[in-house]
Amino acid sequence: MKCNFFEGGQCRSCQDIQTPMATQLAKKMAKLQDYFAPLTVKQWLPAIASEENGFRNKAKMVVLGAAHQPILGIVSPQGDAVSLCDCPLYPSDMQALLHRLQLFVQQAGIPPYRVDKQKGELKFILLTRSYAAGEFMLRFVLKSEQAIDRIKRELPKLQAEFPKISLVSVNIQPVHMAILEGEQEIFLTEQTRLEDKLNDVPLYIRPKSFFQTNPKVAANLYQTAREWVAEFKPNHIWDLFCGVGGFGLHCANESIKLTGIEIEAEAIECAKMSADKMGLTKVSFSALDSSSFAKNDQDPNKPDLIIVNPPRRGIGQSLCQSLSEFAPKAIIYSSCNPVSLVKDLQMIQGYHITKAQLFDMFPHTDHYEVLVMLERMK
Ligand SMILES: C[S@@+](CC[C@H](N)C(=O)[O-])C[C@H]1O[C@@H](n2cnc3c(N)ncnc32)[C@H](O)[C@@H]1O
Ligand code: SF4
Repeated sequence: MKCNFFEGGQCRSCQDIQTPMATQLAKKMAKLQDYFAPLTVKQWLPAIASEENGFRNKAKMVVLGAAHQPILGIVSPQGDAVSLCDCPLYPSDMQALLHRLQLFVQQAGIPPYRVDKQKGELKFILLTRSYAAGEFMLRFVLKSEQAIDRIKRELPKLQAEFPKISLVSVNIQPVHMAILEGEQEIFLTEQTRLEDKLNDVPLYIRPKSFFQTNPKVAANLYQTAREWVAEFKPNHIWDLFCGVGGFGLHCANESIKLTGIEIEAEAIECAKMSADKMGLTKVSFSALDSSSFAKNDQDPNKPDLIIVNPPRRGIGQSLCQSLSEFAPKAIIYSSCNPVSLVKDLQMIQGYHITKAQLFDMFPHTDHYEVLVMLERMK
């Protein structure tokens, strides 16, 4: 695919962007199978491709330049401020809004934060777009509360032009560090969560909760997990590292008990809202560490199917041991890191890997998601 920023050497985030999509996918598949060399996989399913462009629902823009000429983008490898409003990974309505936000910052007169001088106010603009309705969650990451009134003053005009902005908030990040956001979130709209829908499942996104960045591929991933789970007719599912509940909510129904565990309390609130909206009653979502939950769980009725979808570090030894001891009929592991995945799979005892499938969640990079099905040995 053509990206002028890549060709001009201004943004190198997508190192494979000039490689045809089919070749990218074949390369990823070959690498993934190399990682899996020490293991036996009964069936590799065909990889799921992504759209080539316009697939990304989240923009994290560094605010650069000066108050009279703000730039939303990145610092190029050459050290220049580059506006990435036209990055082809974003849908066109998102690109248009990013351009308008550049103007917004100028009209509001908010000075971008200068890392070198430790001066200025606005650090980042974070924009998330819902897949189902094209609504936006807009967040300003500020050094202090100083510029909030200027944002409030300009907001009505922006919202009149972009009525799909349904949530606006300010995040206060006072420290001079490379972290993206701080603890304090101030909502400037009544709405405090963005509603989305993947397949037939309503999902809610809070400012700090994790949400997959390629919604079309994510919808396919959840639907696939739902189909794999259905083959086992489980009575009780655990969804560990559940985030806002995408996997578990796709797999549960009125007769299946669902337990979702996630460390981030805001994500758990979202998952509960979805379950309410779906009318699911046999669900329990809790904000806990997955490994401790599994280790300390006293319930004699263990799940007969467990889904795990950890961050890049994987699930680790303790959870692998708990899973091996519980011995559910099946385990479904969704991973964005083949290295930790293979390490974990080698630690889970008593299972065959029956199916694996690659989902191209992050085209043009060497990252991807893998869904693996483990069935208990007879
Ligand atoms: C890759 S995301 C998956 C989220 C979700 N399954 C989805 O499909 O959107 C990993 C999730 O694990 C959560 N997490 C990180 N460490 C955790 C821990 N120790 N225990 C439980 N959840 C954790 C993160 O907050 C994040 O929501
Ligand atoms: S992130 Fe956007 S601008 Fe940067 S290389 Fe990828 S497509 Fe181009």
